[in-house]
Amino acid sequence: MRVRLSHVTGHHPAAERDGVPAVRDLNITIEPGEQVAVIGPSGAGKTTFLQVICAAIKPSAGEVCLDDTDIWSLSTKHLQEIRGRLICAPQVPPLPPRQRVITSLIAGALPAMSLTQSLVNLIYPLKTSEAYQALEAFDVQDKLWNRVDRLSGGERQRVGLARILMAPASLWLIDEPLSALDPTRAEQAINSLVDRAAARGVTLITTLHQVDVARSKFSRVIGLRDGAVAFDLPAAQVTNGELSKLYAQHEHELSSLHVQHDALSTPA
Ligand SMILES: Nc1ncnc2c1ncn2[C@@H]1O[C@H](COP(=O)(O)OP(=O)(O)OP(=O)(O)O)[C@@H](O)[C@H]1O
Repeated sequence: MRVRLSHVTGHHPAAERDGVPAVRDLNITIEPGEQVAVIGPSGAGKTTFLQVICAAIKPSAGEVCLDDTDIWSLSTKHLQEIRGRLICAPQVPPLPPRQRVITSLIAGALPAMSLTQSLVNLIYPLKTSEAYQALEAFDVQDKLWNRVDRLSGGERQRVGLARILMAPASLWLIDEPLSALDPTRAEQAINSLVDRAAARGVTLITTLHQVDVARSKFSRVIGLRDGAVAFDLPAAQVTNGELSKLYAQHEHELSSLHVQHDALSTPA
């Protein structure tokens, strides 16, 4: 799916509409199949950026186009249709606590099922092997039949990522997918996401705090600061100088990431 933002300004839903916008005057085009990491200090507007793209937040100004359609010009029905073609995965996946992992995963696939399949699925879970394979990509397949509220935070995050693989979407918007994972799990998780997105031709946009992961695993990196684009560059051109400027006065966030993720490859 192609994403185009033109002069987009937006506020957090809980913020005053006449207050400081969370994102401002964004002009960004992301082509189908591109893999983009969005980085920046805490409060830079990364989550809001994803929410504007997935139509969870209506911008106060500007235009959001998905596959060249201005989404806010659509009828409610057509807006729902386009929402069904993307997945927006929050940092903490909203998995109902008493539900089994298998059920949560299959819920991710419902948009691709007929009504009959959905009803049959209530009694006899379909797509069990697909769900197992999705969990396997994040090494959490042994939890297939577990209840969600009996998982650790990291396991829950990995189940949330596996759920993305079940969805029939052509745009993945993923908010901080590695926040609860140790470096080894983080590397496995990001490899699974980028490899599968590439294999399916899915557009992948991920917010990250791990700048070394952004530079080593993604082809393009967007730096946000104070709601605006500080840089939008091929990953190979994101220098330490660019990162220093982006994280000025927030250096503790940058340095702690290097320490936390020094097991991941860091380009020169
Ligand atoms: N619950 C809230 N109520 C009001 N305003 C908020 C709220 N959450 C965020 N904002 C505003 O939106 C801005 C952008 O927040 P956003 O969550 O998009 O940043 P972020 O870059 O994702 O931060 P983080 O890395 O800490 O998750 C914040 O600086 C703040 O001004």
